[in-house]
Amino acid sequence: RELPPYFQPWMDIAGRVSELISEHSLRSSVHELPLLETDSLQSHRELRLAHLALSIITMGYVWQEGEADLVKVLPQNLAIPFWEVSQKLGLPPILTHADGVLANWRKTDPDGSMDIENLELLFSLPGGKSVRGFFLVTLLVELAAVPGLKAIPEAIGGVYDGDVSVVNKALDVISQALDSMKEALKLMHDYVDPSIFYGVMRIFLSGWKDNPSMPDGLVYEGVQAEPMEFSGGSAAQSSLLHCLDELLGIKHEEKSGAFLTRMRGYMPPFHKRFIEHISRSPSLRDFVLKQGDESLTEAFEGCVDRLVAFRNFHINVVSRFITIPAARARQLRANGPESGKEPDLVGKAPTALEERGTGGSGIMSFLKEVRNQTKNVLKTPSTTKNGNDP
Ligand code: HEM
Repeated sequence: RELPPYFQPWMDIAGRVSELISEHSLRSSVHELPLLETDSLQSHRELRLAHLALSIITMGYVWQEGEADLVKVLPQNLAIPFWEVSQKLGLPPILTHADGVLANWRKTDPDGSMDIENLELLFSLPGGKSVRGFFLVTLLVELAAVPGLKAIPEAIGGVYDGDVSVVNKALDVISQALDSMKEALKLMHDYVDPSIFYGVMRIFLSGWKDNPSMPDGLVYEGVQAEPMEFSGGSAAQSSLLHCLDELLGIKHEEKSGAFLTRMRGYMPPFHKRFIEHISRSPSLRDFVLKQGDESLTEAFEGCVDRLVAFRNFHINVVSRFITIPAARARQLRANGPESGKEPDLVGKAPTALEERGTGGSGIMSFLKEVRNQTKNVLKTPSTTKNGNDP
């Protein structure tokens, strides 16, 4: 929650980003920041909090005026410490999922539960309650996944030992976790307003790679003279589904696979190493095929089905929060605002990302391809049930 007092200037600005943006004074506040040394930041928690605070300030600084009046340079009093802290953590100098979601929460009652009503953000961005809902609901999806993540080493251990019942049990735990993750994701509809997400918040999560409104990237002054490009924050940077894909042997098509692999560079390095470790473990899918055990095959298929169901539900969410508002925005631009009505937030949304995710992907074709590849892994075990090697 807190950094040593020396870093208070960052914390003060990060805590007031939304207010400063609405007054159009965040950029001038950043220009007045002292250039702070980062040597005294030592512990992992301090570094993560510093990265979060600096990333929130950076997103606000870049997007303060929306797509109009964009900056090309991040000033050195922000860029240099942000770069240094990022280097120490092995994270990119931009807001990542590990910042906005994983590091950005506290319990209001420290003895209370991890219930959404007992959680608050440390730092927010423009969009009020919907920002809170967006980050915290995503956190709840992560939380729901925890038993499933813990079962992954169990499953791998079972494969090593040739123990069908251990693998079976671990797969059931993972299936239950996927059900709970989907239930948690449903809360997005209760806590986030699609017009605010699309019209206000989304730009602040956007990056400067594959983004038509910042085609050259961003210069981190005092770090490097050449502009650098980084993708914006996205739950594609969460390690959860990467872990499950590797465990279940789901391989993605070349282009979507390349995007997902690139997103691993936006994870804390130990998350990335955990995924790589799973990918190097003996194949669970081959084990299931070899055993030809009906209940094991069922448990495996159950897991894949739930992963498909999660991805299907996520496609619904994306449609509600991006595709539908984007269509409305296009319509509003074509017809002009409806007479007698307030100007619509959606109509004022930035246009550059209409067809793209904040991570920079072409959204629906990407998500459907990823979902279809998940389905495909199911076909192989059910058609070769006699235990041949795939
Ligand atoms: C309003 C809520 C959400 C929206 C609008 C949304 C949107 C998107 C978009 C546009 C992508 C494409 C990649 C990119 O360019 O960033 C994506 C990918 C992804 N999102 Fe979300 N997302 C939301 C919530 C979540 C949550 C809560 C999770 C779970 C932690 C999640 C997990 C993923 C994953 C894993 C991918 C990579 C594709 C895959 O593996 O299926 N998203 N999301």
